[in-house]
Amino acid sequence: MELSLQEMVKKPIHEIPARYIVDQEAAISRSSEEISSSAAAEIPLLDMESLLNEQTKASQLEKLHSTCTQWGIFQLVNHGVNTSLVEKLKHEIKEFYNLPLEERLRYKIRDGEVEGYGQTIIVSQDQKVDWADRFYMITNHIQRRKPHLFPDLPSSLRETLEAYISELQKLSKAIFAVMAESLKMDAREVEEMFEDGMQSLRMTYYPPCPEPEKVMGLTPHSDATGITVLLQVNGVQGFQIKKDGVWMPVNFMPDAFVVNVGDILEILSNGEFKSIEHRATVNSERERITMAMFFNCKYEAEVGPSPSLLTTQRPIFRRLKMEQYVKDFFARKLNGKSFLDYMKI
Ligand SMILES: O=C(O)CCC(=O)C(=O)O
Ligand SMILES: [Fe+2]
Repeated sequence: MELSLQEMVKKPIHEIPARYIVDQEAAISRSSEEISSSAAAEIPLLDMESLLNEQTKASQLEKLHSTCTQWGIFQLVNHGVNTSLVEKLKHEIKEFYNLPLEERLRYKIRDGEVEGYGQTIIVSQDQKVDWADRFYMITNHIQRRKPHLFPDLPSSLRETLEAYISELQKLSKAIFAVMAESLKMDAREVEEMFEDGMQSLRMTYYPPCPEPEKVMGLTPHSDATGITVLLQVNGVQGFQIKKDGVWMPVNFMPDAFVVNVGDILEILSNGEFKSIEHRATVNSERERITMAMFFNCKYEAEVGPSPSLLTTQRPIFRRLKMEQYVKDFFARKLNGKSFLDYMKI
């Protein structure tokens, strides 16, 4: 397989290699009639300042709760993260993909590992490969950073990422807290679970494709996370969500973060919150670059329905140590929300 799809598309492509061509079912769901006719999904908009303000809190918590139960995704404004930091980060990520291939390949995924730079990890022979190069790495705890990945990034990218990570840690903590409040969960429970939890990020480069309808940028999946904060780096759209069985494109507002509810939160809320199934499509004109930051619980924590909710409810999900949950997740191929079914009792 190519070391980098970004490099492959620099030469004319006469025929898309078969391993990138999605199967019939996925192709049908790419066709226009299966995609919502409304131009783009208006995903709910939440305002972090109003969520924290005593005057507006009650109504905003209600909105957050209904958003997380009915959508599992929202855009967040007034999130407190400095715009110039976000702009700097976008610039640094674009610069990373302008590096010569051999520089990027220093971070190549090593055999048997899931972290690093490269294409979809193959777990079965007939598996389809997404039209993308991705770079996944664990960022927290700091001791879990692989020495040849984060610590070895070009210094301007690394420093900017470090600043962004620290801002997003504060933000994610605040988001988890208001989510717990809206669920009427014991606040200490989420705090203990997610404080200084396992965090990782994925930068993805989707090259243009001469026949974009035939391929998938990123296979449909829900994130295995607590929450994911998604950033569109070069302003190119392509993100879609599955809402009420129909795929809908999502337009990102400039300056807003897109926040996804992940599987851990669906499990923790005992099914009240819903993780959102999503995918990425590509186009024939321009590359698309994104960065997702994943916020999870601690490795030592257990993933399972919240004890404070189980006083009145029966658990619908099993409990699993986070360490095991992560192992099981990476042992399977991405496939819609199937990992959650695996966690169901
Ligand atoms: O690139 C995107 O638009 C989506 C990325 C994503 O869903 C992921 O990395 O899990
Ligand atoms: Fe995702």
